[in-house]
Amino acid sequence: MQNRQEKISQVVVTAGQMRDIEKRIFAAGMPVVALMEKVAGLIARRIQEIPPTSVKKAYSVPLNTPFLRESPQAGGSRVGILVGPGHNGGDALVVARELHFRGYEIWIYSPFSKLKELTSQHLQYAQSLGIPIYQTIEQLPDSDLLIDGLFGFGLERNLTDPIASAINQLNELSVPIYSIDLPSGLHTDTGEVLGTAIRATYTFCLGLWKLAFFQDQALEYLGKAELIDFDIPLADVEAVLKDAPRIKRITRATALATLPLPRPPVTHKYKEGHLLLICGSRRYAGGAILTGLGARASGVGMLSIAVPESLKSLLVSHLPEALIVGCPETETGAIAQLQLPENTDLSSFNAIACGPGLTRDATPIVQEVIKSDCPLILDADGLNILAQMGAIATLKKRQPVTVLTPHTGEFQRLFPDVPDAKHDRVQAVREAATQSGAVVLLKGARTAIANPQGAVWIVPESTPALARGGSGDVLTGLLGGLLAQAATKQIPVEDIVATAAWWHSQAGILAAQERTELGVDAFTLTQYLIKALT
Ligand SMILES: NC(=O)C1=CN([C@@H]2O[C@H](COP(=O)(O)OP(=O)(O)OC[C@H]3O[C@@H](n4cnc5c(N)ncnc54)[C@H](O)[C@@H]3O)[C@@H](O)[C@H]2O)[C@@H](O)CC1
Ligand SMILES: Nc1ncnc2c1ncn2[C@@H]1O[C@H](COP(=O)(O)OP(=O)(O)O)[C@@H](O)[C@H]1O
Ligand SMILES: [K+]
Repeated sequence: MQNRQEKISQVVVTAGQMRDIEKRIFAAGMPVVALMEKVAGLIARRIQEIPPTSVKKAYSVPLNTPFLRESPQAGGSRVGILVGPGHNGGDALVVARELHFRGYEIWIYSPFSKLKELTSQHLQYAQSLGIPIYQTIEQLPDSDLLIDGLFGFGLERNLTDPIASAINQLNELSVPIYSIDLPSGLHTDTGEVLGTAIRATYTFCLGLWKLAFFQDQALEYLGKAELIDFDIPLADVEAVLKDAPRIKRITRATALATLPLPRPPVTHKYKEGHLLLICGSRRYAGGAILTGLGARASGVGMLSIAVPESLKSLLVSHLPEALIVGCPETETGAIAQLQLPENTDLSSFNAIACGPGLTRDATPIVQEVIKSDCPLILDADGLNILAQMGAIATLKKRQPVTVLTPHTGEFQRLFPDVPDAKHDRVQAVREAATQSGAVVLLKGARTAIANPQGAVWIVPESTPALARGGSGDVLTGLLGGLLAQAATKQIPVEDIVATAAWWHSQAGILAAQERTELGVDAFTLTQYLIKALT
């Protein structure tokens, strides 16, 4: 059985759900005041523990910044506390008090005249302790660190002046900012910037992961993110989320548990899945190799790769274990016709992955595989051709599982009527999946996957090192190989898609750690896939 902490780390909530969960806790008798003490106490402890080097950011912290020192008494660390009108401000004031007693030099910026009662009481007490309080930005003394408690998930409308321009000025200072719950100014669900927002160096997400943490548009405001677990009972989480489609954060534990490991001791290659890749053209030969290498790393039992005849020897030389099917070509060097070996048809495979490097001249091939009764992944030109056919209408006619792996551009071509993926990627991918009946994987800095029932899986960490031509081809191959294995082992499709996406990101992260973010070309990425698991 998973432990509580692991289960909590998989949960992602909206602001509305978080509010309902808190309401239940308070209704059950937990005093608001006690919870604020507990939460802020945990934050204050983390602030003292975080080593300064772990939050240095080239663009926000000059190299010689006198950073928060481990022993403030010795160095006299100066911490500015930014206080908003609600309980986010209350949390910040408790942090101020705790750090004050730990020997930090504290000042408070409290620009709002009307505060919630609890927040107001904490401000009064801080004042009684002799902590200086300022109302205007111009008065603020220098500091080594700012704690952002302006707004949390209670922010409901766009920020306007004077607080908006104050935030802009605070962002300009070369001082690290630690945000409480989320950077003030971000929408808790969409991650949109509501007017303006704090650019945090570090964010302490309180209790449960909020959706904004996994929306691409929020990433540059979040800095490093950490969950502060303040013991929300799982029963309250379950009671609020009930049967609503879940948003799940993929963790290492869930991904590893989904992989087809260990293998049964008695098995054979066809029991470990047979994948057919359909990819490549004279123009795009390399993509076929990368897709093949991604599939190789999945451990798939049998790999067949259909390519134009002229690519056959190239593929054989890179993937000697694969069965390379050379197909007749169009004049332009695309696959003209699938010429599978004797006694083989599309239903012989456990999965088909189709698209990388095909060009649009392979339209009849894509039409043919869509009609097949085999689980199918469409990527790249496979998606562009599907878009031309009308994605939703075409997919509705298809019975077996279809997995689509678009990036944002492909997504918009496939689903022009789904609300803008730039505004809310999670909602967009969910709608695309429910409308089309396909499992949709929307690529990005934080890849999101949705199934037709509206459940969503999110890859919680990745690296911009993957923003390079060819890394998507690697994912398609890896996913294809895993899907073929899942089909023989009754592993749910969406779980295996989520696992593939997580694995791909982890390989990128590991490769970037060892080789810098510049050193992760797509071929190198394939070499890190197995390493990322061991
Ligand atoms: N009470 C507690 O002990 C707990 C507090 N938490 C903290 O409480 C926060 C939520 O507290 P609140 O519900 O008070 O909300 P916030 O503190 O996030 O802010 C809401 C306040 O800001 C005002 N406001 C909203 N939009 C504004 C705008 N555009 N311009 C100016 N004012 C605006 C609202 O009128 C309200 O007074 C969480 O983010 C977290 O930091 C919880 O996480 C943990 C438990
Ligand atoms: N900024 C980023 N951070 C993390 N991952 C990224 C980023 N940009 C792109 N990726 C990942 O890299 C891959 C790129 O795939 P794709 O756009 O299909 O390009 P290509 O097919 O040329 O490789 C996807 O898995 C995507 O999630
Ligand atoms: K905040």
